[in-house]
Amino acid sequence: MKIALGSDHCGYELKVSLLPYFERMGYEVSDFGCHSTEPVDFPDIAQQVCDGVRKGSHKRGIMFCGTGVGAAIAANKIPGIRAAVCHDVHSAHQCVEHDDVNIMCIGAKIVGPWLVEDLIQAFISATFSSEKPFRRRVKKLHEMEIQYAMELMNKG
Ligand SMILES: O=P(O)(O)OC[C@H]1O[C@@H](O)[C@H](O)[C@@H]1O
Repeated sequence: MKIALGSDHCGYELKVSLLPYFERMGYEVSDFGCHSTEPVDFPDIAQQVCDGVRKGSHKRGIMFCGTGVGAAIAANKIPGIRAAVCHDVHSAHQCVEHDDVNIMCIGAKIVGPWLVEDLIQAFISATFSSEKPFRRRVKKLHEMEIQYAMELMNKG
């Protein structure tokens, strides 16, 4: 599974500190930036990470910002993306199993170096459930994207 990584300046150091972990675990990652602690805007990075996932070159993405919140808000603006802030292991796997989350967002100022590896492991190992209610709900999320986009178009 190929993983798209991204961070803003607040998440940069945690992201980089995890590169040996990804290598040790045999996970193939692409880092879509940022590449230093110089301030950047998380929406710009979110677009790059999410494009990798949306276009299918990467199965899932992981984003790091200060709280994870900004990254999640930005990612959830992008059709086909379901992003969640995960700071506990249960949410990190259940968000995939139930909600087919494809971008996990982590607050680098919130979690420590041990927990973050467990979060990533839980997120990457999880698979979307084949049970009908979960599929139906995710389909409804997709329909919502279309419905609101159509409304905007019709206004224009
Ligand atoms: O470095 P500053 O701009 O203070 O804070 C940026 C962080 O604040 C939140 O929007 C995000 O979590 C982002 O990482």
